[in-house]
Amino acid sequence: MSKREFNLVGQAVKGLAPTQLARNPVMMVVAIGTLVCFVMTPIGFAEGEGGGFALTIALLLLATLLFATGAEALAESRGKAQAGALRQTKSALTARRLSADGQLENVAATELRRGDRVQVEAGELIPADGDIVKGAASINESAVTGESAPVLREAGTDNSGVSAGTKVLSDTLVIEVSANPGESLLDRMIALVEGASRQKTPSELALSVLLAMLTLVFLLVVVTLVPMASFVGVETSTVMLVALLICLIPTTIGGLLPAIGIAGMSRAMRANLVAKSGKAVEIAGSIDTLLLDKTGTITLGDRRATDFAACQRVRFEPLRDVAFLSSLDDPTPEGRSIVTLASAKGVDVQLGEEADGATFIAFSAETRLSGVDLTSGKQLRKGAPNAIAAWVAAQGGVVPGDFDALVARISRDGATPIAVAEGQTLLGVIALSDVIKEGIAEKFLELRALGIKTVMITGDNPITASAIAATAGVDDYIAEATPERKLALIREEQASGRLVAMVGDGTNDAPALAQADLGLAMNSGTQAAREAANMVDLDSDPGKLISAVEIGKQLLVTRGALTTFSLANDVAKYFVILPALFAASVPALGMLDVMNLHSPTSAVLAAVVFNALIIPALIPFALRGVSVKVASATELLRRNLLIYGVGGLLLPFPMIKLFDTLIAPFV
Ligand SMILES: Nc1ncnc2c1ncn2[C@@H]1O[C@H](COP(=O)(O)OP(=O)(O)OP(=O)(O)O)[C@@H](O)[C@H]1O
Ligand SMILES: [K+]
Ligand SMILES: [Mg+2]
Repeated sequence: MSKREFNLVGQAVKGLAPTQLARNPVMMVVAIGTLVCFVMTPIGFAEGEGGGFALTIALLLLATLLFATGAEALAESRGKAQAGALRQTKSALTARRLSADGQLENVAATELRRGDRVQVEAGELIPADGDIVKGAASINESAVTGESAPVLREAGTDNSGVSAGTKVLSDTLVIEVSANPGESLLDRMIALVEGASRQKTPSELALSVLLAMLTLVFLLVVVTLVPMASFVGVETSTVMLVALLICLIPTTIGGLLPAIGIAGMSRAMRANLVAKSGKAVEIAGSIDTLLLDKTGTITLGDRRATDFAACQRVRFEPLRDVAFLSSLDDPTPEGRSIVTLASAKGVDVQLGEEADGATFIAFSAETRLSGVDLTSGKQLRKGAPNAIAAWVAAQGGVVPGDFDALVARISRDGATPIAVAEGQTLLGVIALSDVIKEGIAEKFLELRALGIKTVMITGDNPITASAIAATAGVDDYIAEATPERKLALIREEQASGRLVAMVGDGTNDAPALAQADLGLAMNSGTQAAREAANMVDLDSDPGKLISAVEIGKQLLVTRGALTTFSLANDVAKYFVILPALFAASVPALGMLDVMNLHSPTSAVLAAVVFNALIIPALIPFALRGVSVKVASATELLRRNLLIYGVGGLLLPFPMIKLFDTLIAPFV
């Protein structure tokens, strides 16, 4: 036996502890049945009858228990191996921590606490998960994602998130640590697959209750069988009744249930999806509506100023200069690209001095504008066209007649228009161009095939939104949405009974990510987004939602299929064993005894053997999962009911006949 196999057996035996079994009522009943049979063994030998039978049943039931706990142990060990591979690099990391007075001290990464700031330079490994608070750098994330193409991460943007173990390729960064040791996303994910801290998901709980109730029903069935049997003159032994009970209760699904859940979690991990709960993985399988923001999710998110379009009767230069001045202190990529374009278009660098001592008005998703108030009293603003039009009107100005046409012209190509104003005067519009991600349209097609409606919500104007929506192929879009509007939309969808997924990366996405049933944050996103979400994609690929949906569906369908199979099996066993027990004394029942089994003893033994062996036989299936090709959930359900329901009903007959034939010579 290899060390790993030895550990597995150890884990399986540990699973027999009463505290562990108490989590699983079906297996608890099997354990009690096993004890009863062991107790009956010496009694049987003393009485000279049934001792060997009691011992055989006891051992078979013990095997049943070990197969069930073994399935869970196997799933756990695979999950841990998966998570461990992701976490490996972290242990030996060191860090340079910034103290309050700006000094740097060398510490082990394990000493870092949430809120600590560390400095990392080109060539070094990032010591902890966190958010870049200063600087921008290209980073190699292959330790986490397996993908070695460098990615850009930057303070103050929706791409400020960094992970422990990834390598800084250029520049110097200051990073704020986001988790205490042992509390990182991966640590939490590992805890989720480990027995001690694993919580049942709501639907696992519901299924467990159902299985417990079925167990109770069958207990009553078996107990009432005693007087009925004695009435027709059939002798029932305790061991026989225990064996019958165990065959009837849903041991197969009861034994495989935890393994199915854990396998779902490790499949998510294999896809570089870190779930914060088992529930998140499950919910992903039932999503009805997916909300996505536009910039950075559907588009590459690299919005760059490409054009200044002045209103009639406004010259080009004042538009360029105001755009420049209002963006000098704007740290957003949009703001900086406006400064770059203005410089390329010949802005006088001396002009910057006008902004000395100015008050900067930062962009917010709420106001959708930004700007500066100069010491000269001039107020310069830029922002979403309707926000700027409203601002100009509030200053007592008039919106020029050709403004709307100008905005529409820029928007039709899918560019984002940013209007520019100085006090009462609306000067013109800046075009911010962005590129739709390659292959995103196919992803939306796939989602539609899975029965999921996609809705793009953007802060951008309706024309730009519709242009992008049409090209990307989303089902619906909502433009000029504030964070509140996003939240309200999620609540509306939820109120009408739909399960909503939200993909996002920005701090302004955080409330929506928290409200959604499935909030999928990009690992590159801000800490606020990663914290609010219940799933994080290490690859920072919004299209990953499709994988999440598939993994979730696979989990639900696998569980459904094995439940159907298990219950159908139990029903079949009932019709195999009962006639065998009664056929001799009640000739009318003989007709039902189509199986013509050797003897009641061999019939019950054959059923118990089948009942035990079906668990390991189904372990690979439970761990790998049912394949879910693109199909709606109802379609999948129908197909599975047919295969696993009918299959589950039929299989026990030939198998029990086979075991009966093999056992017959020995009883
Ligand atoms: N730095 C900025 N200064 C002024 N206005 C801006 C700035 N950045 C964006 N805007 C304007 O505010 C609008 C909303 O921007 P925001 O990034 O919040 O959109 P969003 O809701 O995140 O949607 P999406 O990311 O899908 O475009 C933009 O469409 C643009 O008109
Ligand atoms: K059973
Ligand atoms: Mg955004």
